[in-house]
Amino acid sequence: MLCLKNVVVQQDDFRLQANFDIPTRRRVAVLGPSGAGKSTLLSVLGGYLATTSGRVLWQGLDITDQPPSQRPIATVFQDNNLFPHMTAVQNVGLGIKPSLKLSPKQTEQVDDALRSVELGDFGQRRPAALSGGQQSRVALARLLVQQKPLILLDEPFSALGPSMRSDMVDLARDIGARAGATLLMVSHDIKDVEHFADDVIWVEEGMCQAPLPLADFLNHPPQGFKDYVGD
Ligand SMILES: Nc1ncnc2c1ncn2[C@@H]1O[C@H](COP(=O)(O)OP(=O)(O)OP(=O)(O)O)[C@@H](O)[C@H]1O
Repeated sequence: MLCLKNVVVQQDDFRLQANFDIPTRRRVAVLGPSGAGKSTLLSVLGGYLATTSGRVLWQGLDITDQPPSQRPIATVFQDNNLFPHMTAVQNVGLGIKPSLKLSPKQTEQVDDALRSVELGDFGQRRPAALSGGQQSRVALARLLVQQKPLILLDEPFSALGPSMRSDMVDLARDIGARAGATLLMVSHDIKDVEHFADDVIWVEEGMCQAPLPLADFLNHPPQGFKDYVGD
């Protein structure tokens, strides 16, 4: 269970508030208008942004003050956070060891992960020599080797076309399922959300609502969502 207990983040005149739990292994879409606070929420969970007050707990353990690398959390951002000067193999290997001094078993793990995202023959390429979809696959292969129980996806596929994006959302779902992970994904695309999510967290003007089952959310959407989708 991921618990946000009275979390407040103040950034200049923007204030984010969140107070809810997410059960283990759920797939949760984070939805809301531009500037609502979705990325801020994920940054706090990932440990990239400090809380002003409140606590974040994972499986009962208080992680509020843990740095990102010590959290049980892996994050993929919009730009896939790939290092341009490193090959696909190296970018994935970083998920195991930042020093890249991998044992033969760990090297095998990296190769397996690349093969499982259908990039077995692309390991020696740098990101610039990969398509947008292939770059996303490298980022997903890194998620696989990281083996973290909580995965944060902040619009990771927004640069891709609809069909490729849908494939990547499927792949992220598979990877999460294989790892038994809890997934949170920020998306602006309601089709992707319908495809992906068990639950929806609606964020508006810094207020994060507790997660609602997708069907409940769509049957009784908040007014802000109706305005957002132009209903
Ligand atoms: N470093 C910062 N200092 C002050 N305010 C910030 C900072 N970063 C973001 N904000 C403000 O916080 C608010 C929430 O931003 P955030 O990026 O979380 O929104 P979002 O819902 O992810 O938006 P989008 O869908 O456009 O990506 C915005 O009003 C933004 O201007």
